[in-house]
Amino acid sequence: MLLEAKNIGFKYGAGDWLFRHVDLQVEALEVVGITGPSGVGKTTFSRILADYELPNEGTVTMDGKPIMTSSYHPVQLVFQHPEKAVNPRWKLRRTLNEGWQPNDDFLDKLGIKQEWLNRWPNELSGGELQRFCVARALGPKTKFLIADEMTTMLDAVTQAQIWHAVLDIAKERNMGVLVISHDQHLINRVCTRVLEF
Ligand SMILES: Nc1ncnc2c1ncn2[C@@H]1O[C@H](COP(=O)(O)OP(=O)(O)OP(=O)(O)O)[C@@H](O)[C@H]1O
Repeated sequence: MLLEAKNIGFKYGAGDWLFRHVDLQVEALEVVGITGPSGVGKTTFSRILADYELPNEGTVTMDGKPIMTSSYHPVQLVFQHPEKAVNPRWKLRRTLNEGWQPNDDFLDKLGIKQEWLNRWPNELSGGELQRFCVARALGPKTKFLIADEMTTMLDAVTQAQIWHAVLDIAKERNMGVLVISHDQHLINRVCTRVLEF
């Protein structure tokens, strides 16, 4: 499985180019970092890969073909702020089961307690809520996960737990992972190579 972005260029509205001529190839089982100064467009680029935005130039393909966007998207994103990524009016069970139905072993692996499923998002800590966003993004049809500052707001122990589980699951499932982060230590630890934006 190969995710390929070729010659990507993007601008918001009629503004200047945010970036142009960006190329990236990620294969199954690769863990690739994306780094660069604040505001250069790393998050925007990840949104293009996951089809939240259309590029003004260039193409995104999987195994050489355009990605079908009508069903579950094989490129899934997890953001820094889980509270912005869930519906505050849905209990966590509903949010979790939006895309797929993980079993108890899977939830255990990510440190999700059964009792949390019956709570509202505002009744969980940021780290607890982020585990749900990660679980939701790791459905069986996910081929590539983009972690955009996924654990930035978490303490070191929780960061390590979540990354350990995600990398384990990615390996089991033959997934590729993109890691957007300003944390050079994390990038060095988990990534095999880096795209400097
Ligand atoms: N919807 C939008 N409309 C207009 N400009 C936007 C929009 N979203 C983001 N931008 C601008 O695009 C630029 C790139 O933002 P983006 O979040 O992609 O950068 P980034 O490299 O991920 O930054 P950071 O490292 O700080 O997260 C920023 O200057 C931002 O203000």
